[in-house]
Amino acid sequence: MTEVVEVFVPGHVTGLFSVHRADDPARTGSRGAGLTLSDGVTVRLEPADDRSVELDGRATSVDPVDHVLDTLGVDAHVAADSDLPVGSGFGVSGAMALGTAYAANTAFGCGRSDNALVRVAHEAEVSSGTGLGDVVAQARGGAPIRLEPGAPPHGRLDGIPETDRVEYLTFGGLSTEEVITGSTDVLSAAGEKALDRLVERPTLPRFVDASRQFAREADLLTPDVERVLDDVEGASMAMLGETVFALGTSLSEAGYDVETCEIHPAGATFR
Ligand SMILES: Nc1ncnc2c1ncn2[C@@H]1O[C@H](COP(=O)(O)OP(=O)(O)O)[C@@H](O)[C@H]1O
Ligand SMILES: CC(C)(COP(=O)(O)O)[C@@H](O)C(=O)O
Repeated sequence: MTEVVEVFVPGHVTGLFSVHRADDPARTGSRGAGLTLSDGVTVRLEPADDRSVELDGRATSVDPVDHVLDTLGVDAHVAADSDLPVGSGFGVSGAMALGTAYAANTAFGCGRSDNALVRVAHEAEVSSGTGLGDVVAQARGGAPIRLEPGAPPHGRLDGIPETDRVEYLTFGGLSTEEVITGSTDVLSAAGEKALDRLVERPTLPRFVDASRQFAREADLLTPDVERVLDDVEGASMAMLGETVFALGTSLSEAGYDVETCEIHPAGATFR
């Protein structure tokens, strides 16, 4: 049991969402849509007597990771390397939870299935208040549409069958927990409306358009984000962070200093 297991999990930006709560964390989640990213998180896990978690070489603590290890009943050293900043709407916590679930299952021979591991990681995110829909999206890849909330066997996914280059720009973090545990009626009404528009025509241009409308109606824009959205027609906000994303080259063409990646073609994978 000294095997080191490495898993890559794509980042995920949500463009629009609504919140759906239930007593069971596996049935709790969001409906909505987003993009998985070729920039993501590589999780390296090694069985250990004492549990420790590292992010980009620094000791830290990530609740959903602890939750996953507790559920599987194991202790390990988890070292994550992230292309993306944590807390800025890229689903880094979900990626760490899902990567830990896959890697621990292999390293400890837990014998769980894909769906079971997605469920463990989803429940960990929901219980920690760090996410509602990132994990199921990150397990799928592409441009996931979350039609029904929750983990397998409850949630239901579809997707936008297209790919593109993605540009993004981060000004800082937003507390996911504060937003999703606060009053979400206005946000969810806007999210349901935006999802209906996307499902009617599931294309990337419609996704960006519906996301922009959602971000404004849900009242989530910060001044920095709003300034860029006013300036660049094809840009929207990554939920939930002070982050702007766009497809193609619209941000860089407008003169912004951006990071670049692609829509990721697949879900979490062993390295
Ligand atoms: N350096 C860090 N900065 C911000 N959050 C961190 C850091 N290290 C660990 N964390 C933990 O990571 C989680 C971030 O969750 P969240 O805000 O949902 O981020 P993301 O949008 O990247 O998924 C929280 O549980 C937080 O306690
Ligand atoms: C938007 C959010 C609720 C949080 O995303 P993040 O801040 O990246 O953890 C996401 O999990 C979703 O359900 O769409």
